[in-house]
Amino acid sequence: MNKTVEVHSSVSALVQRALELILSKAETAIGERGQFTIALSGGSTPKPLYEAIANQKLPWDKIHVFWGDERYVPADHPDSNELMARRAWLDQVALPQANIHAIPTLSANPEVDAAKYNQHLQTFFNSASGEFPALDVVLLGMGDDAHTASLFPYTEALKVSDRLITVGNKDDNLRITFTYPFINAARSVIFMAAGANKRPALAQVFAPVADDFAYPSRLIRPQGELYWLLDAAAGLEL
Ligand SMILES: O=C(O)C(O)[C@@H](O)[C@H](O)[C@H](O)COP(=O)(O)O
Repeated sequence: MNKTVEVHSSVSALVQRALELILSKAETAIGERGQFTIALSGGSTPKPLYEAIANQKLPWDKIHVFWGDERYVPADHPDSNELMARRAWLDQVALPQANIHAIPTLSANPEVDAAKYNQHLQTFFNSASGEFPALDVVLLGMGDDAHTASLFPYTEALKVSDRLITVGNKDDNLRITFTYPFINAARSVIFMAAGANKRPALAQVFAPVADDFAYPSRLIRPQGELYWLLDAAAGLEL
């Protein structure tokens, strides 16, 4: 793992840096492999990033978009991570619908939809069950409880390491999420975290010893590169 922690002066500087990194990873991936695969996060921090990506001129047909997690709601629900990314980015550009790999949420059974998305990913990457294919970029946020994607403290989802996708839960609210080994298979994992409310969690996530089950972002130790992009308020005491 190659870990880089950057503290930027403002949220807009953090977003600008995330944009630069993603553009550079996309260029490399398309040059080397003919396509760029990225998993998006929900939360509030990445929205201006998605808007900035929408303003770029990119070979959209070579870009495939996935989600690292999704709330178990229809795609037109205000809480949907897919809806946020579609409005801010995907609906604004000529990215083919077939390149938008949204998490299914309509079978009334999250286990069934998690298994469907798992299968969809295995088919896309031509990978066998038990293998963890590498996305080019997994974009993540971190909650002030140190959760990431929908891997929440002390939940069963943190123990799942035999598949790509599982059901997560925030209290009684079910979600669908990448498992931590699938995130860790990525070529680059980029965390964006802003705000003073993230400081106590960050201190635990960066501590040499702490409980991974209590602070799930500690489980993210990718084989490739790990970037932590923070704003000054989040990064103050690091
Ligand atoms: O669906 C979600 O909510 C997430 O993917 C989640 O893991 C998010 O990234 C963090 O909660 C940070 O959210 P903020 O960017 O709003 O701080």
